[in-house]
Amino acid sequence: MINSESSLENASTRVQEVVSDVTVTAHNLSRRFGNHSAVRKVDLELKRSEVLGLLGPNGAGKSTTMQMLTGNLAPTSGSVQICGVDLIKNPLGAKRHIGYLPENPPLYKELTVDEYLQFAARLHNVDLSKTNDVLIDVKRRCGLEGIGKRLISALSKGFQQRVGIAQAIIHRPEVIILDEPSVGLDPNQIREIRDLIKELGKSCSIILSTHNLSEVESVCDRVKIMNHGVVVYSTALAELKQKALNLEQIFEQYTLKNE
Ligand SMILES: Nc1ncnc2c1ncn2[C@@H]1O[C@H](COP(=O)(O)OP(=O)(O)OP(=O)(O)O)[C@@H](O)[C@H]1O
Repeated sequence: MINSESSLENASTRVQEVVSDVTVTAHNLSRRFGNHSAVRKVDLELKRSEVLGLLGPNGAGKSTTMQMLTGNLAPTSGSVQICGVDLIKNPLGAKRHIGYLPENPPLYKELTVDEYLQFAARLHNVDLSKTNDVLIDVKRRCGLEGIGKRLISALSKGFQQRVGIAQAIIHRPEVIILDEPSVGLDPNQIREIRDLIKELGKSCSIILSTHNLSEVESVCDRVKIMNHGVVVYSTALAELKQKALNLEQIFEQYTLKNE
C-alpha cells in the first residue's frame, strides 16, 4: 500500500514536471488574409531548452505563424499557450514569458544602445531599481559591453541585430522567438549570432525562422518545414543524423514538388 501510494505520488510529480516542461503549445493555428489562407492548422509544442527552426521558402507562412505565437496577430482560429497561459484569453500574462525579435527589429536608431535598452526595460516592466543591473547583464549576454554609449545608427548590422536580441531577452523570458535572426549579416556576424542563440538555447526555448539550412543544422534541435502555409515536415535533427538523411534533399522534396 505504501509502495503504491508513493509510486502514485511519483507519477503525479512526473506528470507535473512533464506539463511544466512544455513552454509553447499551439493547436490548429490558422490565419486568413481575405480569401488567402496564409497559415493552416499548425500544431506545435516546444520544451524548455529546445531550439525549433521554422524553415520554408518565401511566403511559406513563417512570419505569420511567429506573429500569432507572440500575440502580435490574432489567429483566425486555433489556440496558443505560453508557459501554461492562454495567449488569447490572457495576452499580457502570456506575453510576459515571450521575447520577440521581428523580421524588422524595432530599433530606434537615433538612441544610444543604453537609452534604447532602458526604454525596452520599461516596456517590459523591468523593476526600475534593477534596470542598471539588468542592462549590464543583457549587454554581457549579447556581447554589447563597452558600446552602451554608441548610437544604434552607427553600429554594424551584426551589432544592431545583437541590440534587437537584447531588447527581446531583457525581461528574461522563457520563450524567445526570432524571425530570421541572421538575415543580412556577413559570415562572421552570422557565426556570432548563432553562438549567441546556442547560448540562449541552453536556458530558454527558442523558435527561429530561417531560409538557411545550415542555420537549422547548426543551432536547432528540431525543425518544421512549412510550405504554402502548412507544416509539411517535422523532425528532430538527431533523428535526421541517425537516419543519415539530408536536410537539403528533404527541403527540396517537400517545397519544390508543389510549386
Ligand atoms: N498583412 C498581410 N496581408 C495580406 N497577406 C499577407 C499579410 N501578411 C502575410 N501575407 C501573406 O501570407 C503569406 C505568408 O507570408 P509570411 O510573411 O508569413 O511568409 P514567410 O514564410 O515569413 O515569408 P518570408 O520568408 O518571405 O518572410 C504570403 O503569401 C504573404 O503574402
